[in-house]
Parts: sequence; structure tokens; C-alpha cells
Amino acid sequence: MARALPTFAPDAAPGSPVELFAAWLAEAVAVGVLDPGAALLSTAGADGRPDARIVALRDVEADEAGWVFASDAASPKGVQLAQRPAAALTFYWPLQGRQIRVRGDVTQAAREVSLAEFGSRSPASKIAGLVGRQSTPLASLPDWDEAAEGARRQLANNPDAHPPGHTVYTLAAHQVEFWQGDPGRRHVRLRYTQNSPADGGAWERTLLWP
Ligand SMILES: Cc1cc2nc3c(=O)[nH]c(=O)nc-3n(C[C@H](O)[C@H](O)[C@H](O)COP(=O)(O)O)c2cc1C
Repeated sequence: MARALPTFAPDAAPGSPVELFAAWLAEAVAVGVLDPGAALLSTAGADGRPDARIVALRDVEADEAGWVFASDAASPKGVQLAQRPAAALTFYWPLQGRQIRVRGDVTQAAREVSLAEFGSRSPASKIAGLVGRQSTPLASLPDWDEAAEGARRQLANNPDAHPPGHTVYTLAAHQVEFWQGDPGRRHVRLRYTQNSPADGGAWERTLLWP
């Protein structure tokens, strides 16, 4: 971290973590962070053992502080989320020495929302989704090519074709932490925690020792 990094003044941080996330994301895009929307999604299933993988951030909803991603409900992560609908999303943008940790409860969008999201995808992404069977054993790469060719034909015959398990998920945050690295190790950490609805649901901000 011995490089010039942005500074972060927590006293001037906005009241909502979504607002700060949006500002940091815009800055990440502006300075050319690669794949700034790629986030580590951590889940645990019925056995309680952690699992983690990268997903693409699709949207951030200001109203319910929702971080939105999509996957197949039949995939291991989908099964884990059905068993334990809670997760964490972690972003790391090395160019700026920034980490953002989002924790909360996960809900599935209504079927028509998931279908509309799938419908908005590129042909390549649709074909990959229609091939499906994510994380199950694949005997050989030509088997994938053959399945993709079948999906291509399916899509040509029916442009509305979609995988049955395609699902948009929203992680409704109850805690969001912003970490700004510092070359002198005076890292700045600001955690937002949402009060319970009974306490008004407002966000509280807390500085953390690095
Ligand atoms: C940059 C990047 C973006 C990805 N985006 C997604 C995504 O949005 N949804 C998804 O299901 N998998 C995505 N993947 C693949 C997952 O990391 C993972 O390999 C796959 O979803 C299977 O995970 P699971 O076995 O835990 O269910 C992405 C991988 C990378 C490296």
C-alpha cells in the first residue's frame, strides 16, 4: 500500500451507506478500476460452513439499501441462500486501497423481475444461462460447446427462452463498512449499522480501529 491513495474524511460521510457506496463506485469507475462491480459473495448452507465466490453487482437500491445480484437458484450458492437467506458481499478496489463489506438478509425478486433481468442480457450471457447446470461436473469442454449450440438454437426458436432457476437476489444491508487504506497504515474504517425498525431504522455511523 506504498502508493498514493485517496483520503477519506468520515466526518463528511453521508448519512446513508448507499450514497457513500454510489460515490465510491463512481470514483472507482472514473479512475479505471477493473470490474468494480465484481464482489465476493459469502454464504453458508445448512451445514454452517462458509462458502464464497465472485458475483457481478447488478444494481444498488437506495430505498431498502439493497445490493442486487443474479444467479441460478439451483446452483450451490442458490441452495445455500435458500437454506440460510443471509450473506455478505465484499468489494476490493486495489487501485484506491478501498474495501467495502456489506452484510444482510437476502430475498429473491418476484419471478417477472428475474425474467426481465434475464431478458436484458447479451446473447452470450443468455446462452450461458440456458446451458445451466452450474457447478455440476462437466465431462469435457466439447460437451459444453454442444450444450451451448443447443441453447443457441433454443434461443433462435424462442427469444423469450430462459433458465427456470434464473433468480435476482437482493441483499438488504443491515451493516456496511468502508475501509480506506493509507500508506502510513492510518487506515480509516467507518461502519454503518442500521437500527431496528422499532428504533426508527436510521443508520448509525461508527469509526473502527484499523
Ligand atoms: C468477475 C466474475 C463475475 C461473476 N459473476 C457471476 C454472477 O453474477 N452470477 C453467478 O452466478 N456467477 C458469477 N460468477 C461465477 C461465480 O464466481 C461461480 O463460479 C459460480 O456462480 C458458481 O458458484 P457456486 O458453485 O458457489 O454456486 C462470476 C465470476 C467472476 C470471476
